[in-house]
Amino acid sequence: MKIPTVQLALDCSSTEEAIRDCQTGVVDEVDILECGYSLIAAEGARVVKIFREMYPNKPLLADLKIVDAGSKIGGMLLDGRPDFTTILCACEPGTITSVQAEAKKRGLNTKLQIELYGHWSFEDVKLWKELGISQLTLQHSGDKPGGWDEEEIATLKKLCDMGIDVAATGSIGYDDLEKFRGIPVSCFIFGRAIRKAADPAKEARRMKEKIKEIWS
Ligand SMILES: O=C(CO)[C@H](O)[C@H](O)COP(=O)(O)O
Repeated sequence: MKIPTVQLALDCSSTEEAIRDCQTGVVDEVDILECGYSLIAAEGARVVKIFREMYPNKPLLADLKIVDAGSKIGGMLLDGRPDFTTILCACEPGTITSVQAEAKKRGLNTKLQIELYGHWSFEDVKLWKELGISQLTLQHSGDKPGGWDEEEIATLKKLCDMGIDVAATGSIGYDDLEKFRGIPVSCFIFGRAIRKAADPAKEARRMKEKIKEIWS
């Protein structure tokens, strides 16, 4: 089984806070750096450009969960040249194709990932695959109390069986990783568990070691 990658979500309220979080040495310890939803909401799409300039060689994701106005919103995010950007499962197929067209216009290979929240169906996954989506992200919303339950774990397994990469995120910490054993998750996205640790770089290394141990 492939070893899942580790993404760090900068769910910060300001650029300054996100920069401080990155100055702990944690960026070198993770595979993908994410400009989080709250960070982009607070600072606008320009924050993606700032992090691209700070980390030109780090895989970068812009997590605005685009739901409409694919050309306009997608275009603004893509001006920051992220490697990945997210789009909400509730969007029209036309929103997906509009963002893809904006990436093509800029000569970018930015990949779109669908974020699964609320209502969607396994039938939708087939359509998304046809539209060239290669990764889904299954979220345990921060607004939902508790951690991942058995139903969410079963959904994750079923999605992975559909032959598409699936990332898992939301309220996942070091001690939760065992719950995912045996599931070919493509990526774990951590926010608070790494950012709020006393030593974020050390915690990211500990997560990676545990993931390697479980998925090797
Ligand atoms: O996408 C997100 C919120 O929209 C978060 O980045 C993601 O859920 C991780 O959060 P945490 O690990 O802090 O629960």
